[in-house]
Amino acid sequence: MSLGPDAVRVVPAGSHLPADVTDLVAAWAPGRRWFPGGLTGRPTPWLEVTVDGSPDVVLALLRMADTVLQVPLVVTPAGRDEHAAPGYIGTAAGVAVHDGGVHPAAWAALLHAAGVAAPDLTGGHAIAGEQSNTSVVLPAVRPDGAPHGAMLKILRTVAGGDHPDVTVPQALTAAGFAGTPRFLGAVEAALPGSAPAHLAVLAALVPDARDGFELACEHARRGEPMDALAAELGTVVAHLHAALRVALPTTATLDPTAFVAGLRTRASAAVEAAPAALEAHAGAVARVLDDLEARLAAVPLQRIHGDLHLGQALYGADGWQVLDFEGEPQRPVAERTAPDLPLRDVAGVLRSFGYAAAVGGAADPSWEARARQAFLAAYRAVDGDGGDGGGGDDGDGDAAPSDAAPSDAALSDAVLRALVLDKALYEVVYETRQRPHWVHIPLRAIEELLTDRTSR
Ligand SMILES: Nc1ncnc2c1ncn2[C@@H]1O[C@H](COP(=O)(O)OP(=O)(O)O)[C@@H](O)[C@H]1O
Ligand SMILES: O=P(O)(O)O[C@H]1O[C@H](CO)[C@@H](O[C@H]2O[C@H](CO)[C@@H](O)[C@H](O)[C@H]2O)[C@H](O)[C@H]1O
Repeated sequence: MSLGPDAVRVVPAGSHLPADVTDLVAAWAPGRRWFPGGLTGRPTPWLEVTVDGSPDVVLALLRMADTVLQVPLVVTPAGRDEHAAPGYIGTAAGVAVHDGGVHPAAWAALLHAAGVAAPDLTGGHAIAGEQSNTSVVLPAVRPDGAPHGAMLKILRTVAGGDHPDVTVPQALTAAGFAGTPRFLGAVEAALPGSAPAHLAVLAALVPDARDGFELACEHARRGEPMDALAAELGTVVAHLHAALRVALPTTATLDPTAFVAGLRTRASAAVEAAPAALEAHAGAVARVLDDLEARLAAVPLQRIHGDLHLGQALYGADGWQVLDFEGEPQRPVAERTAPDLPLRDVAGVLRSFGYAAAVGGAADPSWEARARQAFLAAYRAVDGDGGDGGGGDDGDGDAAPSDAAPSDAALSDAVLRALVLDKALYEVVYETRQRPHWVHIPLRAIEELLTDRTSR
């Protein structure tokens, strides 16, 4: 559905934006929520993307180390009440510069490039909050298959080649999977020296949906069990994994040595990135991984979500919908899209119940374990062993129902425990960079997991 290269034009930095404007933007960008954690300093201008028919809009591509950031801008002559327009960044070189993420002119340009001509932007608004990208709710944009409106996601980190947040929903929609918002289109730009890059993706809006993490926190706060909803989510995640096996088939098989080596590399990188929090645990983490390597067998791999947690699931009138197939934003794209163990997604959701218990302040210490068990039991009920040795415990040491043979269950316990640990290590780094006041949440999980492990 994306328009051809005729509509989207890519030119070198400086072609449209004077240096004073890019300086202004480069100084402003690092303070934004979507600015990748761990990057310091100012980005440098690289390319400018324009869309035919939208002369005021420039999608600036800025470089920072190996990362390319997309910053949509709306640029108009200064002195026309610029403060009244949304997202005013500042004035330089005689032009007023606005943040295109919150500006209808930039939305219209991206929609046009995604194949939606003359969109009705009534009620459009960007979602505020903890997002890595910028998502815009467009209730009056209703292409076929989107009876309640559309969601435009402006991808902030851009790279040549397929973006999983485009290709995965596109393949799932084509395969008829109903557990993710319907894919409607995408925006692509030809970058020099690489394959075309995706800049934005358009999907059907899920109406009146609750964010899964908020819903879980609310349950935890009120002391209401999350078990039934957790079980429904377990079923949807199992169906998602089944749909991914069909929509994006792969013949890849797990190489135990390489897999554990990958976990070791990630663990070392995490310790290096957050030494104050993690150095004390490095030895125990290494022992968990040694133990895993000794037991791991070659099993089939498949495409997975890659960064699944409760905030990636919406609960609406039609039940759970899974979103955001970008993978962990801090991993290279090639790694994020590589076939993997579906238990990695399971581990992500299990960790998320821990976050919800902590953030919601669950008074009942069993709230989290019950939700985890309900999720896992429902997942297994659909998926059997999910191609990864299935049953066993829920990754925190307390037993959960198993439908696998004992040897498979023991292997699955070890895999799930290692993946929960891997996720929690990632989270410590993520929180250290983005939300230091929450670093205690994954850290506590690591401590519990390692204590449980070493006390056996
Ligand atoms: N199709 C959709 N319908 C309704 N809300 C959505 C839809 N897609 C995303 N959202 C909302 O936008 C938020 C951010 O979307 P997400 O894809 O997770 O972006 P990010 O990668 O920036 O975290 C989600 O948590 C959800 O609340
Ligand atoms: O949603 P994103 O793709 O931006 O994912 C990143 O941010 C998430 C936070 O918004 C982060 O998730 C962590 O915090 C959640 C609560 O806010 C919790 O439910 C998750 O379990 C926890 O991992 C995610 O790790 C990060 O990649």
